[in-house]
Amino acid sequence: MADTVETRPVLVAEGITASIDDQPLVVPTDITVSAGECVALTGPNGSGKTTLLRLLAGRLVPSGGTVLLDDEPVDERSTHVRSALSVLIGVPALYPDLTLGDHVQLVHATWGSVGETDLERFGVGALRDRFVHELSSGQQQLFSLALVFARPSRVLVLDEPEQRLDADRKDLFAVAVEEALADGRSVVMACHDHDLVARLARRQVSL
Ligand SMILES: Nc1ncnc2c1ncn2[C@@H]1O[C@H](COP(=O)(O)OP(=O)(O)OP(=O)(O)O)[C@@H](O)[C@H]1O
Repeated sequence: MADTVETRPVLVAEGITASIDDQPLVVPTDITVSAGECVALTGPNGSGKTTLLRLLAGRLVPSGGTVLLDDEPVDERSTHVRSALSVLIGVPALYPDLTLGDHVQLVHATWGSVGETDLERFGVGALRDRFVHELSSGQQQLFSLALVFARPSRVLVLDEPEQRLDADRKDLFAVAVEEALADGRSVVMACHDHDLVARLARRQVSL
């Protein structure tokens, strides 16, 4: 049977491993992320979730196995990969001395369009004229998420998106994911919040 849009695999990893100095960082893992679905990576601290996300985003070259985006090997230097994947891993790439509005303009200049409603969706629309260094850590996380969602992309790769968010702000995030999935985008995320995983993830990869 032909894949429907809903079930079409977008990002597929088979047997991927990573190692440093011959020390394995993750066990061999298979992951398939299809259009319109959320896959959650779960597991204790140090189990390899961030490492797997970095492999999926092409930021780390696997020591074994393959990662394919639309049947092509993932490499973050590829234009195809960079335009398809919107990635939030590690410290948010924000400029402390630029305003939120400046960042939106940068996204627009880089990607040609920007989802203007995403700042409102994440509750930071009224902060447009503030500098990043004036935001709380939770507000910085919300703004980083807003930019990741606002950028045109098909797959969102998110490492602990729930970090530093209160319960109401986690709900804003969950609604944004649900709307992204309904639009046919995909989400792969490492997450320590069991309620969010139960609400959003069609599949879970436990490490
Ligand atoms: N650059 C690195 N150099 C050496 N070891 C690393 C490096 N990055 C990660 N590791 C190791 O790889 C393992 C997996 O780390 P990773 O950050 O992927 O875990 P995680 O599941 O995301 O953890 P957490 O839930 O705490 O964020 C850990 O043992 C960690 O110490």
